[in-house]
Amino acid sequence: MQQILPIQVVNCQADQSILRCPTHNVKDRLASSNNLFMVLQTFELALVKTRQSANPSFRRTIVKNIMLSLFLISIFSLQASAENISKELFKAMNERLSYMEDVALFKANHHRPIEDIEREKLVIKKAVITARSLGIEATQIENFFQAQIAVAKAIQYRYRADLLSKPTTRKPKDLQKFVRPELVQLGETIINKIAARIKSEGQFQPTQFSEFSEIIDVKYVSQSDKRLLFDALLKIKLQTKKSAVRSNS
Ligand SMILES: C=C(O[C@@H]1C=C(C(=O)O)C=C[C@H]1O)C(=O)O
Repeated sequence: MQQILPIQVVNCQADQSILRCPTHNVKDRLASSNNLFMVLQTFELALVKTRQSANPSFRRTIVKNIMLSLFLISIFSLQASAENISKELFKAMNERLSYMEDVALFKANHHRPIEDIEREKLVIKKAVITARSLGIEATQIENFFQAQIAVAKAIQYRYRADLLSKPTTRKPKDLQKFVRPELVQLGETIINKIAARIKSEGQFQPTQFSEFSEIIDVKYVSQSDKRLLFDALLKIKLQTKKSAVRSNS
């Protein structure tokens, strides 16, 4: 007897007696065509043909399989979107770090020190406010932003050291007018992605380190910088009712 797996309904051709299906994997198909609409259209076609079918048990099997397949597709889509959120977050973190050579060069040209404690306090304060508004625990976000700032400074110190033997005439982007506003925007994006990921999938997982490590490709970021950032990310969690009450009072 022909066994009809739910996953095989995609791209099936139904006629009076049999269901002919290529053995596609729904996830592969979704990834390759990236077109859920097409898949749904195929289901609709199968349903129309099924309605025309005279065989009631065949009809029932098809409808059951279509329902099951739609359920599986929604699970895969959710999983895929959660994976995308993490990827977008890692890219935003990388983008933040990619500004640091410009920051260092701008500061060197203007005889300013790398570390700016007042600015750091402001960055952390903004992060904590956004995190709380999204229901994320403030202490871990603060710790995570401290890590981002530490790595940002490490890049600047390393680049500035290299400038001693390799001076440049390159003009850096303006720190006040351009880079800092961009860093504020990226900070918002980063917290929003963190909140979206934790709310849909739970806390970050140690298994995500390899993907994270591949995406963070800014020069002067060391392996221990990556570990510092990722370990801080792993600790971020949603606010508990108790801590939400405490932070509001
Ligand atoms: C990026 C800067 O350099 C350092 C890093 C900061 C950060 O990562 O947000 C903030 C202040 C500085 O200590 C800056 O001065 O804006």
